[in-house]
Amino acid sequence: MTANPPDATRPVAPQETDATLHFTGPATFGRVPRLDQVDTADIAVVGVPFDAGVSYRPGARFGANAVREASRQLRPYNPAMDVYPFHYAQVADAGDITANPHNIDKAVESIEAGADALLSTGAQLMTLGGDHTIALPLLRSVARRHGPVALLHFDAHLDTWDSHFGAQYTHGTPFRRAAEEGLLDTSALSHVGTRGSLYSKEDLDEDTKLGFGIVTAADVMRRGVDEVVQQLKERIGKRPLYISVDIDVLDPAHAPGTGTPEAGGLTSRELLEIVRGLADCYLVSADLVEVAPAYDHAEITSVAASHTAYELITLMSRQIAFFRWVEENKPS
Ligand SMILES: N=C(N)NCCCC(=O)O
Ligand SMILES: [Zn+2]
Ligand SMILES: [Zn+2]
Repeated sequence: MTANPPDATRPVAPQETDATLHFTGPATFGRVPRLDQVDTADIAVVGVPFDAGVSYRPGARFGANAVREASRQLRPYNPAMDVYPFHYAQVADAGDITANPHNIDKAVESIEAGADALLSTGAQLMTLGGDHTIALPLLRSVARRHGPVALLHFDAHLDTWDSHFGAQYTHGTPFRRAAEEGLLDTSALSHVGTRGSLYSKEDLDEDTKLGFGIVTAADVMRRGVDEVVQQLKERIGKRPLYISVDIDVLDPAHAPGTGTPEAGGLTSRELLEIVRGLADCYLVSADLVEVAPAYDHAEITSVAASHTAYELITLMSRQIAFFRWVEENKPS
């Protein structure tokens, strides 16, 4: 049962001994150290407990902590990828970014500032929402660092609507705003898992005009994971990539704990396998949003979310280790 790679003390990673109990003590994501317990982090897991942007059921403000709780059992070795994600790179839990629950404009400003502060240390972000509104300030911050990014958006919904009740910043509008603000590389934008009813046929036309391609949930079922991964990889190429996962991309059977559920979604196995398939893409940061634990049962949703975040961290960690290896093996 004890299994640490030989250099387990660097970086600081959860130690696994016969005396390790995964279910005790305060929860950090995957039991990684807090950011204030390490010098710097390569990957910062950060919560954004904000849900004032939702159009239907509230409750995603409790998502980040539910995902942390459900991530306790994550073990050091990821056999699907042959990677020790918490050992190849320093992963740390940066706690939460406080966002005003009464003023969305102020919340968006502070999320952007919070993301800037973490990115300026050189860390990449694995952000746990929160509702999907938070993707806009996160993308602003990431684009400031990397320029316009390729976007892979897993979601039942388009989230490219113009407004809701006249409001510009909502969980249904982040990618419209991001496109308008020039934060996205319009040659590499994909939604995956799209399904369900729309307000009108024009929703799709407007989405296409912004540059998005769509792989529907039914496409994933009909064409299969490998073909979908191949298509996504061709579209993304070597561009800096941001992945945004709305947990409602999963079927409500796999993720009941969310605010705007739609029937006919992906299985958690399909989502995990698509993410794993993107191993050679240049992932710069990611978010996972819309976990609303009040509607969850037996941690179904938060376990699926924590395991998805583990795969996203695995991609970043693997790539950080590769860049480090290249640096260390440069001919002098
Ligand atoms: N769950 C997210 N992010 N968006 C859902 C928006 C659906 C709607 O406002 O009709
Ligand atoms: Zn959604
Ligand atoms: Zn969404």
